[in-house]
Amino acid sequence: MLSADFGHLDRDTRMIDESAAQWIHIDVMDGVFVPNISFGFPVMKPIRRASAKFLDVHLMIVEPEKYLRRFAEAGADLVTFHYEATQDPLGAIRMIKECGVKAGISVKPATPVEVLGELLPELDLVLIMSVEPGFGGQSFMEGSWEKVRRLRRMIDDRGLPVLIEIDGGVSASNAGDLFAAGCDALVAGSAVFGAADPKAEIVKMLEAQSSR
Ligand SMILES: O=C(CO)[C@H](O)[C@H](O)COP(=O)(O)O
Ligand SMILES: [Fe+2]
Repeated sequence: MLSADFGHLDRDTRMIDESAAQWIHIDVMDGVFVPNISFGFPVMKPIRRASAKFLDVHLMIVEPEKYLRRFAEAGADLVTFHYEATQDPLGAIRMIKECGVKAGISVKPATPVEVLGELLPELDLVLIMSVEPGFGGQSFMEGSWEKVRRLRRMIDDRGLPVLIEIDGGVSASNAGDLFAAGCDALVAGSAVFGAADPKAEIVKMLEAQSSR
């Protein structure tokens, strides 16, 4: 939703609600963890009202523990915080689960996926950032391919039910290869909202999944 028109948030949320997209991705930025500020709870509530879809909340904030519960109460189905933003990732994961929602952790481009080894059994999802977090519309970072493949191996070798999500610079042109590399969920902002026909763009990306 970072690429939506916030003056027409209800309209844009309904458009995604009617589309083939399964999740709605909500980027929360605090101006401290990342050099940009997006929105918080008051903006999440109308999105929750306008759609029954799975709300995937990506927190790019410091001290996520302070706010996890409020995002769950605002209607999140999955709350993802950044590994780099907390001293106690395991505590944050458990806090999210106590709220009755799914727990995800995200890693910035420079953070190796291997740091997540011991946390994997506790997680529902790992979000690999394929751009520096903070802004939509950036180019996909090529180093992300190897991270996805390594994480896929780590998860499959242990038979864990953890999903891999990728975020940043995703479009119909790389969707097929991302599914093939092991991604379960793709986040696309500018590729969808910048398309002449956003719903058709979403279908194009999902159809690429058959190549996995
Ligand atoms: O977390 C994000 C930025 O920090 C966004 O989810 C991401 O950048 C999606 O936007 P785009 O598809 O335009 O790259
Ligand atoms: Fe995001």
